[in-house]
Amino acid sequence: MNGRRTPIRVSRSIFSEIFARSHSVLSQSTTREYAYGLTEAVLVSELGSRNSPRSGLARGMDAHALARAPVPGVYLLYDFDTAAEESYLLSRVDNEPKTRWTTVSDRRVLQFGGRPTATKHGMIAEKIPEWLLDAFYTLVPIRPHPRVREDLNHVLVNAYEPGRGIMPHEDGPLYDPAVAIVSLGASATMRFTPRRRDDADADAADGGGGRASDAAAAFGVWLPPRSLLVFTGAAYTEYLHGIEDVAEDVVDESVANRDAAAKAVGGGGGADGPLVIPRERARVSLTCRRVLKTRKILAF
Ligand SMILES: O=C(O)CCC(=O)C(=O)O
Ligand SMILES: [Fe+2]
Repeated sequence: MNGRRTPIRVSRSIFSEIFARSHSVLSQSTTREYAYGLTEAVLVSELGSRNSPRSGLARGMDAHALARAPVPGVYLLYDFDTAAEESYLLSRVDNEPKTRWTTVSDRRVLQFGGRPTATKHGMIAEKIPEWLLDAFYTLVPIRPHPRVREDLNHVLVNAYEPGRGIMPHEDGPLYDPAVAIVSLGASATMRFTPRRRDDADADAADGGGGRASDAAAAFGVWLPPRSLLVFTGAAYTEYLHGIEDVAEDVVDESVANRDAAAKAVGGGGGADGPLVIPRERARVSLTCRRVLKTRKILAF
């Protein structure tokens, strides 16, 4: 479009794929598909622009590490998606058949890739739809962790109305200990709280005291729309993560990217004052992971 594109090296050419698909989609006649085609055409023009944050991803994740988090391995990429991609993904999610959604404690959930299971045969792997693979493959060049790459095989979509969140939890051993979460719609603050050793697999050898993880501090990460959060290492294994059931987030000093949040929303409350950020619309997140144990079933 404008000769300013900076090529991004990916193991599969998302450009040619998106191009091919948008052309074929554009040639179809239904209005909805046509709208998608247009959005995809916009994506094609935006994906490679020099200002795209993705052009910086190849430099590695270090630049995106949240230095103020008390543990390493927490990364946040602002404007990972463009506004066009965001609305494209939201409309795709929105158009998934009602019957595919489930409701879990007031949030709506959609799974792609299969249903992770602890049974010995593992998850029956299901095809991830093409429209989502595009979002997926944009993660490939990042390689924030050796395991967040082509072999991502699961996406959990969570849709939260304003005021809704997710209880503190750990993602657990069914997945590789690295997760990439794309946020769409409203912002929210994710809170990381140290897992108490005696919460899970309590080990008498611990003696009930001197637990390393208890020494670690809780922290938060403010997740603006279109951002990508990656966490791995101790943040995955030693912390619970959750989002409070609140209609507005109080972003205080415990939030590792408070300064960026203040900048993004116009500074409210001064440098050190409380920053209150309302969740003005629904938030949809795409949680991308790799389920460790999978099997295929033959389809005829
Ligand atoms: O919505 C989010 O950002 C978090 C989702 C999450 O932690 C999960 O589904 O395990
Ligand atoms: Fe989670």
